[in-house]
Amino acid sequence: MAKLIDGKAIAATIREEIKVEVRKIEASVGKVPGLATVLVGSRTDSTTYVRMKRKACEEVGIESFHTELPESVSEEELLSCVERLNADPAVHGILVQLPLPKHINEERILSAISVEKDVDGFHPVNIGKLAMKSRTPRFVPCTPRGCIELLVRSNVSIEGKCAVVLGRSNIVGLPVSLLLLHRNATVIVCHSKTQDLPSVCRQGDILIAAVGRANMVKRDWIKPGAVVIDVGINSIPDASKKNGYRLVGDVDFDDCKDVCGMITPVPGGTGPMTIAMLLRNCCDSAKEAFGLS
Ligand SMILES: Nc1nc(=O)c2c([nH]1)NC[C@@H]1CN(c3ccc(C(=O)N[C@@H](CCC(=O)O)C(=O)O)cc3)C=[N+]21
Repeated sequence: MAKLIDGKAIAATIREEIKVEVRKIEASVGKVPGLATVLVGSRTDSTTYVRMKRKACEEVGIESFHTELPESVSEEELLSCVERLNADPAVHGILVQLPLPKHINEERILSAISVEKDVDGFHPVNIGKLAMKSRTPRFVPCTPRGCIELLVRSNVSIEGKCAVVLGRSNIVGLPVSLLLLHRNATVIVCHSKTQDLPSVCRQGDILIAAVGRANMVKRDWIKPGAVVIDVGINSIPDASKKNGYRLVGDVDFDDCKDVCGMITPVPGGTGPMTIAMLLRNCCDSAKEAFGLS
């Protein structure tokens, strides 16, 4: 059995570190960091994630400001909500939960968030800076940052290693590829159109799976001893569960656990790290605003 990378435990350690920092900030300026969450509509998954984020804020002493808007909200109304939060000095981070309803132009909304408050790291300026090694972005997207943090805190060296990223989304695959490249890995990005995915993935000393397809990665896709980070959060029907489903990753855990050197579980891997990195970004933003960094 591979060594388990316990994302839940690592995220808890990071939250403790942030809690201490928040107390220090409060002691020195008499104010705390603030995160604004914006939820449009009532998708159950989005509602759950936003609730988890707000609870995590509360636990570390970050103030959370929540706005709920109906599914039918117009793009203009959502834009004016973002602008109000941009102008609010108590708000240091703005998170507009994705996905947004189809009638709203997601890119237009994300571009309207102040670069200084873009704790998701989805603003085109932050993404552009991330693509250029020398231009430090104001914020690195939370899930990709969480993947790197899991590797670093598990003492996995990245430099010189072959890292294979399965998936090329704007929110995970692409930014995590850039972060790995910045840390001097040799990076292969593969996707649904890649020929012979198993043998490409098998090149990876580090494999990051972020395609969003339940249990897609099998044992013959993995280089023996590789470090596997599973970003997939897929719910599949399971009659034995009281809610009727369970969460699985993009990696078939049971099939792969003996062949890899280390692996993250789902749940309890990259999910909790995403939230911890959101708190980290929000705390860093507040420090910058308070002149403490
Ligand atoms: N603007 C925006 N920013 C996001 O960061 C964002 C988003 N939109 N839309 C949706 C995705 C998804 N996401 C997750 C966060 C935590 C867990 C997490 O903590 N999962 C737990 C399990 C949770 C459960 O039991 O349902 C785990 O993996 O252990 C999962 C998924 C953030 N997202």
